[in-house]
Amino acid sequence: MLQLNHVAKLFNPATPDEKIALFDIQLHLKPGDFVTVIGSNGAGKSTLMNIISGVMKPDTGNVRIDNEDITHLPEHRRSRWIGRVFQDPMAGTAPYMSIEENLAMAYARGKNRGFSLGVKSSKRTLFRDKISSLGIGLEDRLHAKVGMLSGGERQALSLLMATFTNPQILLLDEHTAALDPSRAELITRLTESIVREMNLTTLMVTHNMEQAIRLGNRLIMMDGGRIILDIDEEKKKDLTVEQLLGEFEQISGHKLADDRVVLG
Ligand SMILES: Nc1ncnc2c1ncn2[C@@H]1O[C@H](COP(=O)(O)OP(=O)(O)OP(=O)(O)O)[C@@H](O)[C@H]1O
Repeated sequence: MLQLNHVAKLFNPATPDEKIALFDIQLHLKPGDFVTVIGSNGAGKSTLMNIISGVMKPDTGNVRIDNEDITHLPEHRRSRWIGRVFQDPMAGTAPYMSIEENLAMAYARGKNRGFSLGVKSSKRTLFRDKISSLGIGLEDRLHAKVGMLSGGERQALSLLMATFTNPQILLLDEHTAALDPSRAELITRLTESIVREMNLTTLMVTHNMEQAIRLGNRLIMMDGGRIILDIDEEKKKDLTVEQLLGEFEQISGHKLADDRVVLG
């Protein structure tokens, strides 16, 4: 479904600041795969997400969706297939616009028609239904400015907006990391139900080891621009955080150097 073939990315080539961000990455996801991604600082996780979403192009290799080569397709043209939620609750939404206007913007994304801030009543009903499905009462605040919402509410809205136009792929970039534990748990639950209901092929970067084991059907571990371990559902279900960190150390030859790591 999603394929990365021999993808490599080097920053600042042939300078003292040269950094290998990705080294010959081979990653194939089946439809409906939910893959958690862990790794050390600077392992290449964000670069991987940026290359899939089209924020940057690889130096070599290609990215394919359903066998179509999208390597050179700009980010905005991929948005009909790919939704993304970032760590920063401010990143996915427009703070000075209302919830309803933000939803109208997400609705227009991926469509060729222009976007209008005016919301017709048929759309309003659709938006209200969608936002009710989050179960956190935002449907009664459709005219509230998004900047007034809490971080958790904004992430819930970002999640809804990222999946509004039925993308096939969902990229989650540490999307619960900036939230307090109870809000993070709420967003995790919403994520699981949206991914399941929409059968989204999902890649989720996380620093929470327990979450990386518990969620999804596959776990990949990155270090120094490489995927050093790829764990399937069968193996993942009995894995402990200790074993996971042990595996990392054994393969990479060093401890997981992640300054934001949460064990569980
Ligand atoms: N725009 C850039 N210019 C130069 N170097 C970069 C750039 N983006 C990333 N890098 C370097 O590429 C490597 C991979 O970075 P990346 O941000 O993908 O890692 P990461 O796994 O997301 O790290 P972290 O968990 O610390 O956020 C790092 O060495 C980083 O310093």
